[in-house]
Amino acid sequence: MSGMERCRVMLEAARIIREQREEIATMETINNGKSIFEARVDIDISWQCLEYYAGLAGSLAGEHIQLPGGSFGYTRREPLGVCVGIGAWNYPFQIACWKSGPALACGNAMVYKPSPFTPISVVRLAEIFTEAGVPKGLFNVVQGGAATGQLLCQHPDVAKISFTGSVPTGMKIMEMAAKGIKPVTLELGGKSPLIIFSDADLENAVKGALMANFLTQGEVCCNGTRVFVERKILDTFTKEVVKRTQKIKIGDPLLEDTRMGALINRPHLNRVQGFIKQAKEQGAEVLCGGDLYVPDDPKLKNGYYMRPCVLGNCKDDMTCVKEEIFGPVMAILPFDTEEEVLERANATKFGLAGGVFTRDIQKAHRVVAALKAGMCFINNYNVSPVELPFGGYKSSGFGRENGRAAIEYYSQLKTVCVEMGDVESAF
Ligand SMILES: NC(=O)C1=CN([C@@H]2O[C@H](COP(=O)(O)OP(=O)(O)OC[C@H]3O[C@@H](n4cnc5c(N)ncnc54)[C@H](O)[C@@H]3O)[C@@H](O)[C@H]2O)C=CC1
Ligand SMILES: C[N+](C)(C)CCCC(=O)O
Repeated sequence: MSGMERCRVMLEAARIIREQREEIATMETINNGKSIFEARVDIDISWQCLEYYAGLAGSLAGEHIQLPGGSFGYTRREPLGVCVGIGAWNYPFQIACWKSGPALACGNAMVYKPSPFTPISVVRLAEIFTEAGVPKGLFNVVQGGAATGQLLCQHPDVAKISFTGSVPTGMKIMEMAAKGIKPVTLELGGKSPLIIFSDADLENAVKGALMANFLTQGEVCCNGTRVFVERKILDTFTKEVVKRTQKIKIGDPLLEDTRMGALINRPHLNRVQGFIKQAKEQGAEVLCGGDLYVPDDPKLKNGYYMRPCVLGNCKDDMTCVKEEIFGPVMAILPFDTEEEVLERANATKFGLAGGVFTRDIQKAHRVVAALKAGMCFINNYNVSPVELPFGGYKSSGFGRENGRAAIEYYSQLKTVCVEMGDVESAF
């Protein structure tokens, strides 16, 4: 198909998703356990992503380069072929759209493997693509776990792999891709810093810290889980954060007023709680939450709920400050100077995201320029406009999703050199 034809089909898919927003959001809530309130936002970001790449599909082009003597060259932006998408369980529908949007816009086919913990909603996405006019076999869903993922990565007909998941799996994917000289996009974990200066608007900074930590039960790769607070406002800020955290409504994710649902599964819940136990042993103070939450509704009593947790008295070398917990656990760390906080913020193997709250615009830009992270926020956190590229530095991966940048990762350039004169042979 031409770019314009692909654009039309993708716009139709985006329209269907918009039309079925409520049904898909409900499915996603059942799939993942996040609140319906949040699932609706995920679905909105998903159709916006398809709409955005539909727009780009029609305008993909190469360039024309004039050479001496009337000769010239041009470039063609061509698809890679069959791309494999492997997703995590925290944003099942959205991750599938972030990968299939640019993949299909560039003219590729995609075989997508969701996490076995959240197999459902991406099947709906495949049905919607078909209904919208995506040719049969162009977007495919394969269910399975690690073994299935490996087979997909090793398949000789696969041209590219885009992976969202943990760092250890990311390493394995890169090794497999290396054997086949396949390009990879890796969206891996993080332990991102959020820096709150004393001149920040306190109300916004508190809201920002909650947004940075408690969406999707804290199971978000770009979460700002190391909250550095300028010592002057440490007490006021901490008190307010704890007060608001305690008010978060936990429970049945399908209820309108729920703001935190259930974690993905029992082993993960145990793991998150293990981090909290260890944090206490290492000297951190649990300022609120961290314990299991048992809803009143008897049918939910075995659910994987926990109260969101704020940890005080944290030190940079504690496990809860160094390792990704992937649960609703915020660590608060005081700081005194800009120089000091930047050094501490960057002292991590990860580099996915970072944020700063301040009213001083020069300081804000200076700080984000010094942060070694792919996605930085000034005076907000965890918003995701699809127009902006998203991806990591360091062990958080490479390649970008969203924005124009993703086109680079789902296409290849062919250069054509055209001779307009005679061949000047060396022989
Ligand atoms: N940077 C980002 O955009 C995001 C990163 N993540 C990261 O993902 C992790 C949580 O997600 P999980 O699903 O537990 O990660 P995971 O790495 O265990 O699994 C991710 C996906 O890879 C598949 N997989 C597992 N082993 C494989 C192998 N050897 N070969 C091929 N595929 C394999 C899984 O079935 C799943 O579909 C966290 O560390 C989090 O930070 C999660 C969401 C977004
Ligand atoms: C949508 N947002 C920014 C909250 C998270 C997106 C990254 C992820 O898949 O974890």
